[in-house]
Amino acid sequence: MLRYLTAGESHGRALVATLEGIPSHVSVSTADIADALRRRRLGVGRGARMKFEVDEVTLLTGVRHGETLGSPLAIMIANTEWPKWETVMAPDAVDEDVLAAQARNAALTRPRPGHADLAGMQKYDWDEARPILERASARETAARVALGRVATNFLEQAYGIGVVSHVVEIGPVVSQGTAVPTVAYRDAIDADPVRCFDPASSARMLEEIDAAKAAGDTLGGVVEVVVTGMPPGIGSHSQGDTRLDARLAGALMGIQAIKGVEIGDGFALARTRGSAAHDEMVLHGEHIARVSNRSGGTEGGMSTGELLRVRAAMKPIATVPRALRTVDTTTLEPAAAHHQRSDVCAVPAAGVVAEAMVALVLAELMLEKFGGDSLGETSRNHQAYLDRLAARRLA
Ligand SMILES: Cc1cc2nc3c(=O)[nH]c(=O)nc-3n(C[C@H](O)[C@H](O)[C@H](O)COP(=O)(O)O)c2cc1C
Ligand SMILES: C=C(O[C@@H]1CC(C(=O)O)=C[C@@H](OP(=O)(O)O)[C@H]1O)C(=O)O
Repeated sequence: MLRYLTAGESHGRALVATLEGIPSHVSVSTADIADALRRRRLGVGRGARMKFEVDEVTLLTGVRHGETLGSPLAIMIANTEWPKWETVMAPDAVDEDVLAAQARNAALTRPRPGHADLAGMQKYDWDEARPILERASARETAARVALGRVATNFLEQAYGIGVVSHVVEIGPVVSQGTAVPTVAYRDAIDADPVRCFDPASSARMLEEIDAAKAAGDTLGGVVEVVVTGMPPGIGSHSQGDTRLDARLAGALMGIQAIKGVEIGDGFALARTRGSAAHDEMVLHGEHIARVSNRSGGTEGGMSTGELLRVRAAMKPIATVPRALRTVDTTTLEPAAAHHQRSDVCAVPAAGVVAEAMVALVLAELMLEKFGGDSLGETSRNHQAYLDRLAARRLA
């Protein structure tokens, strides 16, 4: 069983992530994790923090001489700004007069519409938003991306599965590109300023980000994750919570600010007739094949063996510089929502986070099907399954 957990506050000393259930002999290095975190910092539209944040990685446990041991991994990502926040975020009690002298510790009593501030203050009984926003912040996604890189290495090395994401919409700009990229284009996508696969659309997305920034506003968008090398039959039709599509949707909706998930042609399928919606099967040489992939690689809660395609829609950043109306929770007077530095658009980064979440779901489901405590064992089990399908001319 694969399980993981993250901990840490946005301006605390560090983020920590643990991951249990990854087999032994998977190659993973500190440089791999640092590379994944570098990718998450990419993209025009991020705020001041991404300019200096270095995401200093320490592989604390579970890896020896570049290989997983089969024991739990723990990864720490130090927050570059910790020295500035050491008092405000100190775990132990600090004298009131020392805290009062810290401008950073000013009570945040003007909750931002669209962020976790008010609901968190209500739920956890705080009279200001700091204790909530520190954990609600998408800084936490750095920890998930670190874990996602371990899962990605595992999927590639055990089964030849590749995961990549690209940006398909930013605000009202929809990519006009029709090509679906595979993992072979990962570096090319990362080299684009908004991680879009279509250069003409990318240029329009950049204009949109500039315009939103100039207007003191923020943007959301849509990312697509594409997976190559999936065998058929991953996930299950037998219970709702064992379905591949359900697991993917849950994991993607678990990313801060994601408000919609679409598998394959998703919502568009609802607007077509059945004859134009489903992927017909034909005999291709010796084997059964599909003439299209509108389903995005899942049927009946299981992978079909076709390219897996899943999209996630991100709402605009909640900290709007042209601050939105709110109510001061101390005075109950109308107020402008609090605003400090913030991203204008983080859709390119959300794509990298979405890749990580998809990789973690697939690692979990592949291990459910193929088991194995070492890379070799799970790999052999997978190959035996593929051989059986080929012998039956079913794949
Ligand atoms: C990569 C990434 C970066 C984000 N950066 C910011 C930010 O700078 N400012 C902000 O207000 N929200 C930012 N968000 C969104 C908030 O984390 C999100 O709006 C908040 O958690 C509330 O969203 P929810 O209602 O989906 O939980 C970011 C989200 C992601 C995925
Ligand atoms: C720190 C990250 O993203 C942060 C996500 C975030 C939010 O409210 O979600 C708010 C901002 O944090 P800060 O207030 O420190 O500038 C972003 O920079 C990160 O992605 O590493």
